[in-house]
Amino acid sequence: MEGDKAASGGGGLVLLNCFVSPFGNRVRIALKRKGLPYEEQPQNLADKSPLLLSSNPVHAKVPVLLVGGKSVCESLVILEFIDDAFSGEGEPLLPAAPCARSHARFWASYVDTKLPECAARVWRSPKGAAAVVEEGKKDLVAVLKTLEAELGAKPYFAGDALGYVDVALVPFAPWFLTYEKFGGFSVAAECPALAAWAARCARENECVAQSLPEPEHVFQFVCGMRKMFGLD
Ligand SMILES: N[C@@H](CCC(=O)N[C@@H](CS)C(=O)NCC(=O)O)C(=O)O
Repeated sequence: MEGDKAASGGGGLVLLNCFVSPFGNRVRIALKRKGLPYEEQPQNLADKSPLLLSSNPVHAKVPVLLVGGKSVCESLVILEFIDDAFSGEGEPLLPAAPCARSHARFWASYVDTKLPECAARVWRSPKGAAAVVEEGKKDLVAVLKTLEAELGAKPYFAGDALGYVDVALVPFAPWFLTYEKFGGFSVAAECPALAAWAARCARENECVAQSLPEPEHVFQFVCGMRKMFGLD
């Protein structure tokens, strides 16, 4: 890809993002962790910009990483791109061994296929759809417990330091408050080790602490979005 030249020079990186997007915030974490300079262009997803539509014409979603003007789309693809294009800068997110790489990709894919879908039933259901919310909460707690079991006694999914699965999952942590408020449960009570892991990620990694929104801001944003969609 032509963009690799610009990428390996470290210049010309532009992130199209929305501050609450767990997917976009994965990319923030990865860029900050590598110490790469980039410009962030916040996107209004209710009124998509021509730049977003032209740089991600298939999905029209954030995040998009523009690399010397070329676009890289899909957050997990972007994380791998950053690992590949900037392999000289710091530790990679994915481990080198093929089995360990596959294992990490499996769990990141588990997060993507399971978590957002259950969570959306909790926070995005119309007021009054109590049975849908309840079922979503049950499924969401089961997903979080599965992730907690995979974490086990390790400080990070990757072992002793932040890795690919940690970066894939931790941007959902600021959403926990929103899930709790709409679902009527407590993540810390259901999954204490996972809650402690999320706090550890932010406490021990500046790249995480600097990349994630305040949980209350996410909640306010979601309340505004629900109003806009006529869900309340
Ligand atoms: N699989 C995508 C998901 C990206 C995604 O769902 N982005 C949301 C924001 S959190 C979005 O742009 N939504 C706009 C829309 O659905 O129209 C990724 O990992 O990048």
